[in-house]
Amino acid sequence: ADAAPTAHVTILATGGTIAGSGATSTTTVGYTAATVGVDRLIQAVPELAKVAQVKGEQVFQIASENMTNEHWLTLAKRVNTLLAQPDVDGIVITHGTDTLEETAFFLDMVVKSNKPVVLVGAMRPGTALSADGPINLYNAVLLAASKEAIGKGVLVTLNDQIQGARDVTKTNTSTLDSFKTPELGMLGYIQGNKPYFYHVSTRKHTVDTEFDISKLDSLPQVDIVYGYANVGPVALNALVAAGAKGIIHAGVGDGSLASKVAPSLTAARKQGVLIVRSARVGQGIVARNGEANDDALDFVVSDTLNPQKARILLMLALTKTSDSKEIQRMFYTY
Ligand SMILES: NC(=O)C[C@H](N)C(=O)O
Repeated sequence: ADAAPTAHVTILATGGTIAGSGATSTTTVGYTAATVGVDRLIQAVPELAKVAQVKGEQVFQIASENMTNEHWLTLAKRVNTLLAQPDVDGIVITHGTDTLEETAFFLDMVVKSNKPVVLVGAMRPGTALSADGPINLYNAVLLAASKEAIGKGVLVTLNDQIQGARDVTKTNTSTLDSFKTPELGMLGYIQGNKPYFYHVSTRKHTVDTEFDISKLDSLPQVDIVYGYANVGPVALNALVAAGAKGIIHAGVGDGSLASKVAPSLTAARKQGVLIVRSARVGQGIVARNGEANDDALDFVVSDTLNPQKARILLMLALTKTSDSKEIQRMFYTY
Protein backbone atom coordinates (compact mmCIF):
# COMPACT_ATOMS: atom_id res chain seq x y z
CA ALA A 1 0.00 0.00 0.00
CA ASP A 2 1.07 3.59 -0.63
CA ALA A 3 2.34 5.58 2.35
CA ALA A 4 -0.16 8.05 3.79
CA PRO A 5 0.24 11.51 2.21
CA THR A 6 2.12 14.00 4.35
CA ALA A 7 0.60 17.31 3.15
CA HIS A 8 -2.16 18.80 5.30
CA VAL A 9 -4.84 20.62 3.32
CA THR A 10 -7.80 22.44 4.83
CA ILE A 11 -10.92 22.77 2.70
CA LEU A 12 -12.87 25.94 3.43
CA ALA A 13 -16.38 25.53 2.06
CA THR A 14 -18.42 28.60 1.08
CA GLY A 15 -21.31 27.10 -0.92
CA GLY A 16 -21.99 27.42 -4.65
CA THR A 17 -23.04 24.86 -7.22
CA ILE A 18 -20.24 22.51 -6.16
CA ALA A 19 -22.41 22.14 -3.02
CA GLY A 20 -25.65 22.27 -5.00
CA SER A 21 -28.38 19.73 -5.62
CA GLY A 22 -31.13 19.40 -8.19
CA ALA A 23 -34.42 17.49 -8.50
CA THR A 24 -33.16 14.98 -11.06
CA SER A 25 -29.90 13.78 -12.60
CA THR A 26 -30.59 15.88 -15.68
CA THR A 27 -31.28 19.08 -13.73
CA THR A 28 -28.39 21.33 -14.75
CA VAL A 29 -30.28 24.60 -14.37
CA GLY A 30 -32.89 25.43 -11.76
CA TYR A 31 -31.10 23.47 -9.03
CA THR A 32 -30.39 24.88 -5.57
CA ALA A 33 -26.85 26.04 -4.82
CA ALA A 34 -25.21 25.73 -1.39
CA THR A 35 -27.11 22.83 0.17
CA VAL A 36 -24.43 20.18 0.82
CA GLY A 37 -22.07 20.56 3.78
CA VAL A 38 -18.29 20.25 3.63
CA ASP A 39 -18.21 16.84 5.33
CA ARG A 40 -20.38 15.36 2.61
CA LEU A 41 -18.31 17.03 -0.10
CA ILE A 42 -15.21 15.36 1.33
CA GLN A 43 -16.91 11.98 1.86
CA ALA A 44 -18.02 11.98 -1.76
CA VAL A 45 -14.38 11.88 -2.91
CA PRO A 46 -12.55 9.18 -0.91
CA GLU A 47 -9.62 9.62 -3.34
CA LEU A 48 -8.75 12.85 -1.51
CA ALA A 49 -7.12 10.75 1.21
CA LYS A 50 -4.54 9.58 -1.34
CA VAL A 51 -3.20 13.09 -1.97
CA ALA A 52 -3.49 14.89 1.38
CA GLN A 53 -4.62 14.72 4.96
CA VAL A 54 -7.80 16.71 4.57
CA LYS A 55 -9.82 18.71 7.07
CA GLY A 56 -13.01 20.62 6.29
CA GLU A 57 -14.52 23.83 7.64
CA GLN A 58 -17.84 25.35 6.66
CA VAL A 59 -17.10 29.08 6.47
CA PHE A 60 -20.34 30.12 4.71
CA GLN A 61 -23.10 28.34 2.83
CA ILE A 62 -24.12 30.77 0.09
CA ALA A 63 -24.54 31.06 -3.65
CA SER A 64 -21.65 33.21 -4.78
CA GLU A 65 -23.87 35.93 -6.27
CA ASN A 66 -24.43 36.82 -2.59
CA MET A 67 -20.72 37.22 -1.80
CA THR A 68 -20.00 40.52 -0.03
CA ASN A 69 -16.95 42.51 1.04
CA GLU A 70 -17.57 41.32 4.62
CA HIS A 71 -17.52 37.68 3.50
CA TRP A 72 -14.17 38.35 1.80
CA LEU A 73 -12.66 39.88 4.92
CA THR A 74 -13.84 36.95 7.08
CA LEU A 75 -12.52 34.41 4.58
CA ALA A 76 -9.17 36.15 4.09
CA LYS A 77 -8.58 36.39 7.84
CA ARG A 78 -9.33 32.69 8.23
CA VAL A 79 -6.97 31.82 5.37
CA ASN A 80 -4.16 33.91 6.86
CA THR A 81 -4.68 32.40 10.31
CA LEU A 82 -4.62 28.84 8.97
CA LEU A 83 -1.61 29.39 6.71
CA ALA A 84 0.38 30.79 9.63
CA GLN A 85 0.03 27.38 11.32
CA PRO A 86 2.86 24.94 10.68
CA ASP A 87 0.36 22.07 10.40
CA VAL A 88 -1.43 23.57 7.37
CA ASP A 89 0.37 23.18 4.04
CA GLY A 90 -2.32 24.44 1.69
CA ILE A 91 -5.92 25.60 1.43
CA VAL A 92 -8.73 24.75 -0.93
CA ILE A 93 -11.77 27.01 -1.06
CA THR A 94 -14.96 25.59 -2.55
CA HIS A 95 -16.93 28.47 -4.04
CA GLY A 96 -19.75 29.32 -6.40
CA THR A 97 -18.51 30.13 -9.85
CA ASP A 98 -20.34 33.44 -10.41
CA THR A 99 -17.94 35.52 -8.32
CA LEU A 100 -15.16 32.96 -7.93
CA GLU A 101 -12.72 35.06 -9.99
CA GLU A 102 -13.35 38.04 -7.69
CA THR A 103 -12.74 36.16 -4.45
CA ALA A 104 -9.62 34.62 -6.01
CA PHE A 105 -8.21 38.03 -6.94
CA PHE A 106 -9.12 39.54 -3.57
CA LEU A 107 -7.23 36.74 -1.80
CA ASP A 108 -4.34 37.05 -4.29
CA MET A 109 -3.93 40.62 -3.02
CA VAL A 110 -4.30 40.00 0.74
CA VAL A 111 -3.10 36.48 1.60
CA LYS A 112 0.25 36.73 3.37
CA SER A 113 1.76 33.33 2.62
CA ASN A 114 3.55 31.45 -0.15
CA LYS A 115 1.58 28.30 0.65
CA PRO A 116 -0.90 27.22 -2.02
CA VAL A 117 -4.45 28.62 -1.98
CA VAL A 118 -6.71 27.04 -4.60
CA LEU A 119 -10.28 28.08 -5.41
CA VAL A 120 -12.54 25.49 -6.94
CA GLY A 121 -16.14 25.36 -8.10
CA ALA A 122 -18.40 23.36 -10.34
CA MET A 123 -20.63 24.18 -13.26
CA ARG A 124 -23.03 21.31 -12.49
CA PRO A 125 -24.63 20.44 -9.15
CA GLY A 126 -23.51 17.26 -7.41
CA THR A 127 -26.73 15.46 -8.36
CA ALA A 128 -26.20 15.91 -12.11
CA LEU A 129 -25.00 13.30 -14.60
CA SER A 130 -21.26 13.88 -15.09
CA ALA A 131 -21.11 16.34 -12.22
CA ASP A 132 -17.77 18.14 -12.38
CA GLY A 133 -17.49 18.95 -8.66
CA PRO A 134 -15.82 15.72 -7.45
CA ILE A 135 -12.99 15.71 -10.02
CA ASN A 136 -12.52 19.46 -9.62
CA LEU A 137 -12.27 19.06 -5.82
CA TYR A 138 -9.81 16.19 -6.22
CA ASN A 139 -7.66 18.31 -8.55
CA ALA A 140 -7.83 21.28 -6.19
CA VAL A 141 -6.63 19.25 -3.20
CA LEU A 142 -3.89 17.67 -5.29
CA LEU A 143 -2.78 21.13 -6.39
CA ALA A 144 -2.94 22.61 -2.88
CA ALA A 145 -0.82 19.70 -1.59
CA SER A 146 1.80 20.09 -4.33
CA LYS A 147 5.23 21.70 -4.15
CA GLU A 148 4.68 23.09 -7.64
CA ALA A 149 1.88 25.41 -6.46
CA ILE A 150 3.99 27.12 -3.77
CA GLY A 151 4.59 30.80 -4.47
CA LYS A 152 2.39 30.93 -7.59
CA GLY A 153 -0.26 33.19 -6.06
CA VAL A 154 -3.89 32.23 -5.59
CA LEU A 155 -4.91 29.57 -8.11
CA VAL A 156 -8.20 28.46 -9.63
CA THR A 157 -8.92 25.01 -11.00
CA LEU A 158 -11.88 23.63 -12.89
CA ASN A 159 -11.96 21.38 -15.97
CA ASP A 160 -8.41 20.01 -15.38
CA GLN A 161 -6.88 23.45 -15.89
CA ILE A 162 -4.86 25.70 -13.58
CA GLN A 163 -5.64 29.40 -13.84
CA GLY A 164 -4.14 32.45 -12.14
CA ALA A 165 -6.36 34.64 -9.93
CA ARG A 166 -5.50 37.94 -11.61
CA ASP A 167 -6.45 37.02 -15.14
CA VAL A 168 -8.97 34.19 -15.04
CA THR A 169 -12.60 34.93 -15.80
CA LYS A 170 -15.90 33.07 -16.12
CA THR A 171 -16.66 33.18 -19.84
CA ASN A 172 -19.78 31.04 -20.24
CA THR A 173 -23.05 30.81 -18.30
CA SER A 174 -23.13 27.03 -18.22
CA THR A 175 -20.47 25.00 -20.02
CA LEU A 176 -17.82 23.02 -18.17
CA ASP A 177 -15.00 24.96 -19.85
CA SER A 178 -16.32 28.29 -18.60
CA PHE A 179 -13.18 29.39 -16.72
CA LYS A 180 -10.58 30.78 -19.08
CA THR A 181 -7.74 33.21 -19.26
CA PRO A 182 -8.18 34.38 -22.84
CA GLU A 183 -5.07 35.96 -24.37
CA LEU A 184 -2.86 36.15 -21.27
CA GLY A 185 -3.11 32.40 -20.89
CA MET A 186 -3.82 29.82 -18.23
CA LEU A 187 -0.97 28.58 -16.05
CA GLY A 188 -1.16 24.85 -16.65
CA TYR A 189 -2.95 21.53 -16.47
CA ILE A 190 -3.63 18.79 -13.98
CA GLN A 191 -3.23 15.39 -15.58
CA GLY A 192 -2.35 11.92 -14.35
CA ASN A 193 -2.42 13.07 -10.71
CA LYS A 194 0.18 15.79 -11.31
CA PRO A 195 0.08 19.54 -11.83
CA TYR A 196 2.00 20.87 -14.85
CA PHE A 197 2.82 24.59 -14.88
CA TYR A 198 3.81 26.46 -18.07
CA HIS A 199 3.23 30.15 -17.24
CA VAL A 200 3.37 32.46 -14.23
CA SER A 201 2.13 36.02 -13.95
CA THR A 202 4.75 38.77 -13.82
CA ARG A 203 2.50 40.77 -11.46
CA LYS A 204 3.03 40.94 -7.70
CA HIS A 205 0.72 39.01 -5.39
CA THR A 206 0.27 37.59 -1.86
CA VAL A 207 3.43 38.20 0.23
CA ASP A 208 4.60 40.92 -2.17
CA THR A 209 1.58 43.25 -1.93
CA GLU A 210 1.22 46.28 0.33
CA PHE A 211 -2.31 45.41 1.50
CA ASP A 212 -3.14 44.31 5.04
CA ILE A 213 -6.73 43.44 5.91
CA SER A 214 -6.00 42.02 9.36
CA LYS A 215 -7.55 45.01 11.16
CA LEU A 216 -10.32 45.85 8.69
CA ASP A 217 -14.04 45.15 9.17
CA SER A 218 -15.24 46.87 6.01
CA LEU A 219 -13.93 48.13 2.67
CA PRO A 220 -14.50 51.48 0.98
CA GLN A 221 -17.57 51.62 -1.26
CA VAL A 222 -16.61 51.19 -4.91
CA ASP A 223 -19.21 50.59 -7.62
CA ILE A 224 -19.19 49.85 -11.33
CA VAL A 225 -20.87 51.93 -14.05
CA TYR A 226 -21.53 50.07 -17.30
CA GLY A 227 -21.07 51.61 -20.75
CA TYR A 228 -23.49 51.08 -23.67
CA ALA A 229 -25.04 52.98 -26.56
CA ASN A 230 -27.38 55.77 -25.41
CA VAL A 231 -26.00 55.66 -21.86
CA GLY A 232 -26.70 58.64 -19.63
CA PRO A 233 -25.38 59.75 -16.24
CA VAL A 234 -28.31 58.58 -14.06
CA ALA A 235 -26.74 55.43 -12.63
CA LEU A 236 -23.39 57.11 -12.09
CA ASN A 237 -24.94 60.10 -10.32
CA ALA A 238 -27.02 57.81 -8.10
CA LEU A 239 -23.96 55.80 -7.03
CA VAL A 240 -22.00 58.94 -6.23
CA ALA A 241 -24.98 60.34 -4.28
CA ALA A 242 -25.14 57.03 -2.39
CA GLY A 243 -21.60 57.57 -1.14
CA ALA A 244 -19.29 55.74 -3.55
CA LYS A 245 -15.64 56.53 -2.79
CA GLY A 246 -14.60 55.10 -6.12
CA ILE A 247 -16.20 54.35 -9.47
CA ILE A 248 -15.06 51.80 -12.03
CA HIS A 249 -16.16 52.97 -15.46
CA ALA A 250 -16.66 49.80 -17.54
CA GLY A 251 -16.47 51.71 -20.79
CA VAL A 252 -17.29 50.44 -24.25
CA GLY A 253 -14.41 49.31 -26.47
CA ASP A 254 -11.04 50.44 -25.12
CA GLY A 255 -12.65 52.32 -22.24
CA SER A 256 -14.26 55.22 -24.09
CA LEU A 257 -16.35 57.82 -22.25
CA ALA A 258 -19.73 58.82 -23.65
CA SER A 259 -20.12 62.60 -23.80
CA LYS A 260 -23.33 62.36 -21.72
CA VAL A 261 -21.39 60.59 -18.92
CA ALA A 262 -18.05 62.44 -18.98
CA PRO A 263 -19.24 65.63 -17.19
CA SER A 264 -20.62 63.62 -14.26
CA LEU A 265 -17.41 61.61 -14.00
CA THR A 266 -15.38 64.83 -14.00
CA ALA A 267 -17.65 66.33 -11.34
CA ALA A 268 -17.41 63.20 -9.20
CA ARG A 269 -13.61 63.32 -9.37
CA LYS A 270 -13.67 66.99 -8.30
CA GLN A 271 -15.71 65.89 -5.26
CA GLY A 272 -12.93 63.41 -4.37
CA VAL A 273 -14.36 60.21 -5.87
CA LEU A 274 -11.61 58.09 -7.46
CA ILE A 275 -12.38 57.21 -11.09
CA VAL A 276 -10.86 54.16 -12.77
CA ARG A 277 -11.42 53.63 -16.48
CA SER A 278 -11.81 49.96 -17.33
CA ALA A 279 -13.46 48.28 -20.32
CA ARG A 280 -16.54 46.11 -20.61
CA VAL A 281 -14.86 44.00 -23.34
CA GLY A 282 -12.76 42.34 -20.63
CA GLN A 283 -9.57 41.91 -22.67
CA GLY A 284 -6.74 44.23 -23.59
CA ILE A 285 -5.08 47.30 -22.11
CA VAL A 286 -7.00 50.45 -21.21
CA ALA A 287 -4.30 52.96 -22.10
CA ARG A 288 -3.59 56.03 -20.00
CA ASN A 289 -4.47 59.21 -21.89
CA GLY A 290 -5.97 57.07 -24.66
CA GLU A 291 -9.73 57.58 -24.83
CA ALA A 292 -9.63 60.36 -22.21
CA ASN A 293 -7.04 62.84 -20.98
CA ASP A 294 -6.47 61.02 -17.70
CA ASP A 295 -3.65 63.33 -16.64
CA ALA A 296 -5.89 66.40 -16.94
CA LEU A 297 -8.98 64.69 -15.49
CA ASP A 298 -6.98 62.97 -12.72
CA PHE A 299 -8.42 59.56 -13.62
CA VAL A 300 -6.73 56.17 -13.20
CA VAL A 301 -6.74 53.41 -15.84
CA SER A 302 -7.29 49.72 -15.04
CA ASP A 303 -4.53 48.42 -17.35
CA THR A 304 -5.81 44.88 -18.17
CA LEU A 305 -7.99 44.28 -15.09
CA ASN A 306 -11.62 43.64 -15.93
CA PRO A 307 -14.16 45.90 -14.17
CA GLN A 308 -15.01 43.49 -11.35
CA LYS A 309 -11.33 42.99 -10.52
CA ALA A 310 -10.55 46.69 -10.90
CA ARG A 311 -13.24 47.26 -8.24
CA ILE A 312 -11.35 45.01 -5.83
CA LEU A 313 -7.99 46.66 -6.44
CA LEU A 314 -9.48 50.14 -6.05
CA MET A 315 -11.14 49.18 -2.74
CA LEU A 316 -7.84 47.86 -1.43
CA ALA A 317 -5.93 50.85 -2.80
CA LEU A 318 -8.33 53.19 -0.99
CA THR A 319 -7.49 51.48 2.30
CA LYS A 320 -3.95 52.85 1.82
CA THR A 321 -4.23 56.18 0.02
CA SER A 322 -6.49 58.50 -1.95
CA ASP A 323 -3.61 59.77 -4.12
CA SER A 324 -4.49 58.99 -7.72
CA LYS A 325 -0.84 58.69 -8.79
CA GLU A 326 -0.19 56.12 -6.09
CA ILE A 327 -3.32 54.26 -7.11
CA GLN A 328 -2.22 54.30 -10.76
CA ARG A 329 1.10 52.80 -9.66
CA MET A 330 -0.81 50.00 -7.91
CA PHE A 331 -2.78 49.26 -11.09
CA TYR A 332 0.53 48.83 -12.94
CA THR A 333 2.02 46.71 -10.13
CA TYR A 334 -0.66 44.12 -9.34
N1 LIG B 1 -21.93 27.36 -10.90
C1 LIG B 1 -22.16 28.11 -9.81
O1 LIG B 1 -21.53 27.89 -8.82
C2 LIG B 1 -23.18 29.20 -9.93
C3 LIG B 1 -23.85 29.64 -8.66
N2 LIG B 1 -24.87 30.62 -8.95
C4 LIG B 1 -22.87 30.28 -7.67
O2 LIG B 1 -22.07 31.10 -8.08
O3 LIG B 1 -22.95 30.02 -6.50
